[in-house]
Amino acid sequence: MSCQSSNLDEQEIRIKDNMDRIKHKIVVMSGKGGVGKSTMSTNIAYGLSLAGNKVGILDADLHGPNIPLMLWVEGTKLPSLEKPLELSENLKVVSLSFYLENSNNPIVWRGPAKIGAIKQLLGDVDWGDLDYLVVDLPPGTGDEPLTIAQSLGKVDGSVIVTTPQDVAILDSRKSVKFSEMVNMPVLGIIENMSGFVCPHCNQRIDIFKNGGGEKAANEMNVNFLGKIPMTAEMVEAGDQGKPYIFSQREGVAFSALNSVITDIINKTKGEEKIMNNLKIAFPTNDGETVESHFGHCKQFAIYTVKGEEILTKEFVDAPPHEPGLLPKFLGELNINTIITGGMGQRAIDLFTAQNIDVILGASGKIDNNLKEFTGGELYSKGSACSHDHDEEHSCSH
Ligand SMILES: Nc1ncnc2c1ncn2[C@@H]1O[C@H](COP(=O)(O)OP(=O)(O)OP(=O)(O)O)[C@@H](O)[C@H]1O
Repeated sequence: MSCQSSNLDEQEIRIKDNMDRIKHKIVVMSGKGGVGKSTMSTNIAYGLSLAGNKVGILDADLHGPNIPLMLWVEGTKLPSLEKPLELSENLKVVSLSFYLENSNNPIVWRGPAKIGAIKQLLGDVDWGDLDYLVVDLPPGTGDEPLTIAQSLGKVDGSVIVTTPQDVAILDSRKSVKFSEMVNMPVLGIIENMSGFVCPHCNQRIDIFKNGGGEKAANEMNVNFLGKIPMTAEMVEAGDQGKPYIFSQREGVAFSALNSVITDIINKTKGEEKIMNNLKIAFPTNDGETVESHFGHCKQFAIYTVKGEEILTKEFVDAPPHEPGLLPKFLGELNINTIITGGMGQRAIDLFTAQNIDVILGASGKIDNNLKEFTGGELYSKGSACSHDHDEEHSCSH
């Protein structure tokens, strides 16, 4: 398989044509390796296919393509890129390992070659019409997963797999930011390896602590898909190439996985619109009106909204004025949008670097601006101020 396409434009067109035949695309990602991302990918894909959907699973984890092992097709070699491997009437799989001479050898390609190979898979493999494509991304939030996610076109959403330790919050935050960067809604966070129930004494042991993934979901204002406990059967199922969801019929992990799959179906098929919570900040001095000089405002009124519903409202004191500090300060509070009068281009750039949208031209009562915003009627009316002033000066002219 050649890793370079002779004609990139043609390849982009082929990728688009292939991707257009797939109704829903889901990427499964994790901030770091070994948390059960591939296990979740195979179980989600299997579960979706058992629910009657036509499903493809793309193993894009170039560092350790282990989906074939988990589906009992390790060692399979495909002669050409055209067709995926059919596991059942409803489930097809493609892994880079199908095209490697020896999949036991670690892949030592450099980044661009690996990405070239994945693009070639996306452009050349004919999946046919699918209800779902589940993509197992490489771990992390670096260039490789980013380029792959961007090559997929419109993705329905990401499923972020993490473990229960506190450090999961940091990893999940990166994964949520990653999703925002590629304009992908977050379908939710799965807390995997969440406790172990001893089969002999029924005592629950929280080997990796408990609740980190759920806490992360709450902090990031994204959906929590559920906790999947550690089970010996999950390891066994993975090693035997029979996904857990296929080989088990009961148990806490089985119910939790089923609930994850139902949630994904509801969110992607539109029964439940994916509406992530949004955190919106208004600079204010009196608590009621939008302050146009946000760099020197006393407070920020911060609202968490879901659609048009206001979930929380709080006031946070602004930190002492220091150039460049406010975008970072609001970034750490996970603000999605700042609504204000006006601001300089440098400040806009600093907010954008924090993944915070800037809406300019607002004035008057905060409540009215918020209503307009959640009703989809508030757009940036201003542009960056071009005259000289400090970067966090804000004005409404
Ligand atoms: N809930 C669970 N209970 C028990 N074992 C699990 C569970 N989830 C995953 N495992 C096991 O953990 C190991 C790592 O899982 P997996 O390969 O899915 O992780 P990964 O995040 O995809 O790793 P990598 O980054 O290396 O691709 C596997 O042996 C798998 O069977």
